[in-house]
Amino acid sequence: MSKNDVILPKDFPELKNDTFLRAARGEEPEHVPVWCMRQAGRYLPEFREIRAKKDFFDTCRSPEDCCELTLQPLRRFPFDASIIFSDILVIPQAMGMDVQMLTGKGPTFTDPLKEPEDLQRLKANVDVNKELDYVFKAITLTRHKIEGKVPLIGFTGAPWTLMSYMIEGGGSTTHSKAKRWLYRHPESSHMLLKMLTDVIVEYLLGQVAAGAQALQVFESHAGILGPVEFKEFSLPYLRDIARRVKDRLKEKGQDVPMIVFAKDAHYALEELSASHYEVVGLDWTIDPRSARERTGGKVSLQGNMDPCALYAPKELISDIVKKMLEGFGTRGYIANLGHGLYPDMDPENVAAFVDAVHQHSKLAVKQA
Ligand SMILES: Cc1c2[nH]c(c1CCC(=O)O)Cc1[nH]c(c(CCC(=O)O)c1C)Cc1[nH]c(c(CCC(=O)O)c1C)Cc1[nH]c(c(C)c1CCC(=O)O)C2
Repeated sequence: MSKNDVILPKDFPELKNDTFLRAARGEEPEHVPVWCMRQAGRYLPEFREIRAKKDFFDTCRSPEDCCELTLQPLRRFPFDASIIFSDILVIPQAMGMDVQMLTGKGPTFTDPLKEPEDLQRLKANVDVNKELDYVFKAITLTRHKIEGKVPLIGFTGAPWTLMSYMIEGGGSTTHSKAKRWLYRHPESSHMLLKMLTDVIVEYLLGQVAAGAQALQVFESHAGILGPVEFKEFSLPYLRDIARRVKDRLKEKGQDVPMIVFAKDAHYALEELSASHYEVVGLDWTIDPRSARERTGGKVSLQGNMDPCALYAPKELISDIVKKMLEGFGTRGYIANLGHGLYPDMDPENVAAFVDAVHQHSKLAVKQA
């Protein structure tokens, strides 16, 4: 395939490993599927090599680079799913905000939202096919180049997480600027959350049309909200996104599993399991057995090994994985970390994690 060929979202290679999709739908495949959040990342020397040549968001805007970075971890590890290389902050960019990725500092907005009047600066009707076309192209190209090895997951940031970045202007420990809006400007907060929800719905539908076989919604900043604020400012939008995406896909006779990952939102597990998502992603602060009890078999679960357990010796990783599998069981379960991989992690220990999931779960499924 030459670089100038038009790559269309059709005639994709046949999927050879559907363990992830079956587990997402509540089945028990022959082994528990496993992937890692941030599996394309700086812990891989081949990732650092590509990233060293280009600015972060320029990399995100290059379908060829996104495809290569998405495929890199699959060449090393027998993951059962892949996630498209991109970032959640492409949405604020599409709405007209300038965001840079600064080395050592992380995402940085040039001109964050300060007061409700600033909402007027945002583009209200974002044409995702124009503004985020580069993500759709990356998905289509990657789905072809993955050759049906594993499914490709598309993703988005959830409204509250994106809103907090747009107001804080970058990372924050207290998120107090963004939370100030919730308490002081609740109406404008809802207006912004609604605007984001509308863009996110179109963005996710565009990703499916481009070839995404599952969708994950990252509410990374759920934990900074308490249960009352979560119920008012996060949950209704998470629900709305799943319902609208599913309804629109249904009209076309399509259906893709959706995963919600609301980090540190253990207080809302019951509500999350009744929010129209097939899969609820968990961070490591939740005990697997109690997560199963509280979600009452309504959803599949994904997670949740402490990423820092990858600093342990390989034998200990294997023991930790075995206990995690015993807690979750092997039906309707997708193994993952409780959050992303860190740049200083050893790829060999990632391999040990993946192997441990496959080996222990194969035995458990056979013995059942
Ligand atoms: C909050 C958030 C962001 N981005 C994302 C989230 C939600 C998940 C989470 O809670 O971590 C989502 C994301 N970002 C990235 C992916 C790609 C797919 C994958 O997981 O492999 C995904 C799914 C690439 C990336 N996005 C980023 C990197 C690392 C920076 C680099 O490559 O230079 C990668 C691989 C940068 C990024 N982008 C963001 C942050 C906080 C950072 C880290 C900044 C830093 O540590 O310096 C915003």
